[in-house]
Amino acid sequence: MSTNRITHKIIEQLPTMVAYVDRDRCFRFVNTAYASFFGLTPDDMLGRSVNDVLSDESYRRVKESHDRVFASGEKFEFSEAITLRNERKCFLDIRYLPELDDQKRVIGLYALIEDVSDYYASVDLMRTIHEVIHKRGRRIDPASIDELLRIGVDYLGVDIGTASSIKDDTYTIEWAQAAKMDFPAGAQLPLATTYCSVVLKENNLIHTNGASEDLRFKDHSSYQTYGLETYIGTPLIINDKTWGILGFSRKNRRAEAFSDLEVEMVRMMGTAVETVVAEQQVRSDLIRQRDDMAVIAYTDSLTGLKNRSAGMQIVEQNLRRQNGERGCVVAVIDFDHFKAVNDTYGHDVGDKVLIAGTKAMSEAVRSSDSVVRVGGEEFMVVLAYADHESAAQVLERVRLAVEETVITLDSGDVINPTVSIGVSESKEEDDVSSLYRRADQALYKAKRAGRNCVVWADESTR
Ligand SMILES: Nc1nc2c(ncn2[C@@H]2O[C@H](COP(=O)(O)OP(=O)(O)OP(=O)(O)O)[C@@H](O)[C@H]2O)c(=O)[nH]1
Repeated sequence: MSTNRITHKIIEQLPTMVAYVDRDRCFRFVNTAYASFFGLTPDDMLGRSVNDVLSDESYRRVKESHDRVFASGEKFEFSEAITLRNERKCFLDIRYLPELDDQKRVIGLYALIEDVSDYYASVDLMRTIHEVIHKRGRRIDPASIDELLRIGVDYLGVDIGTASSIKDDTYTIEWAQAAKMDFPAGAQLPLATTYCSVVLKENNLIHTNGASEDLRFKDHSSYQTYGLETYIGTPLIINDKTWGILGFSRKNRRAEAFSDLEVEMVRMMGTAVETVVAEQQVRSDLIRQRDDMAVIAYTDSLTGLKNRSAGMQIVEQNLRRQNGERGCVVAVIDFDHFKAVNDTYGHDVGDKVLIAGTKAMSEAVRSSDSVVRVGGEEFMVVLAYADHESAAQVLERVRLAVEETVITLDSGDVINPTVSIGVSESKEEDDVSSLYRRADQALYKAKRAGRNCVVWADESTR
């Protein structure tokens, strides 16, 4: 056997793709690995142009590299994202070795090619996982889960990627990337009708590339309904509890079972989703706590009304908004002879009267008005942008509502509370204390006038 034939025989058996291309960019030799990559036989390829197997754009870039080797006579290595004629995309490590004639002219080149698409897809996926997990400090963006699912769908060669939560028997798709089928985020399904129930049963990552022959899946209602042949899913655990499932699926069978690398990648994607969801939970807990504390800070615990600080802020806001003829009206309200209620029936009964009386007040005002507990048995109603007439009507309703409140004690005794109300209407030059002071003076007049009445601070505004 000649050395040449031995060399060709070895090259023929190599897993590396090898081709020899002449100056016209036509194939003069290809090994089986090369031809199969394009879904052809070596004989099919001989004499054909490189342009026949690559997209025009990829051929243009590859040809530039060819030209470089033909012009320099030097070997050249590079990595390139290539699109084939059939639109398949891949990432190739390419090495060109020039073939020289006796005059040292380049008459052709050997191309040694490795398909490193899987390697680069893994690197890409790991980079995204890393970015999602380590975005701590900066705000973790829930949209990064969409990005993760999109890359996962591409990487695994599936149709659908979902991150779903499980609450009781309901399965909610929180994030979804679906190339072909419609499983939108927000959709809810009974848990038992999804493959997730199988993951939960196993309490571990599970996968199949042929559900119709897999005992765990073939009789499952999800298979009967959706007929998904390919599935890989892993539980998402947050604070030691199963929060949901990260799953990828595809209608058709996948030619090959999921590899160990793919399985580990899905586990890592699961960790990334867990990180984002846990971060979101911490954030929303903090927001809720902050809101709860704000409510506590501005609420009176006995009556549930806004407290003095909240009330004064409301008056201040209303004064700032004052415009034209419309003003802010403040009514200071005090229960009549309240000391006597306490002294006769005790403090607890006094509290009951305050609660019932203020409930009546709250029901008598409009939704734009605020009832505030200023302190003790003194209250305030702030009427925003009220004209005199409508404010007077509201305050009369408040007075009457308290008067009509009946508190019947266990002893059979009945208490009918009343209130006195002093009112002031804001003027251009008013601040919170001047406005409040006038209302308080009017309240004093109301008490002197016999109680259970409404007195306006400035008679001329009537
Ligand atoms: N039960 C109860 N009593 C309170 C509360 N805050 C203040 N008081 C009582 O309210 C009463 C207020 O009485 P005074 O200000 O003397 O006036 P009054 O008896 O209401 O008489 P006039 O205001 O003149 O009609 C006092 O006995 C306070 O102890 C409270 O939260 N609960």
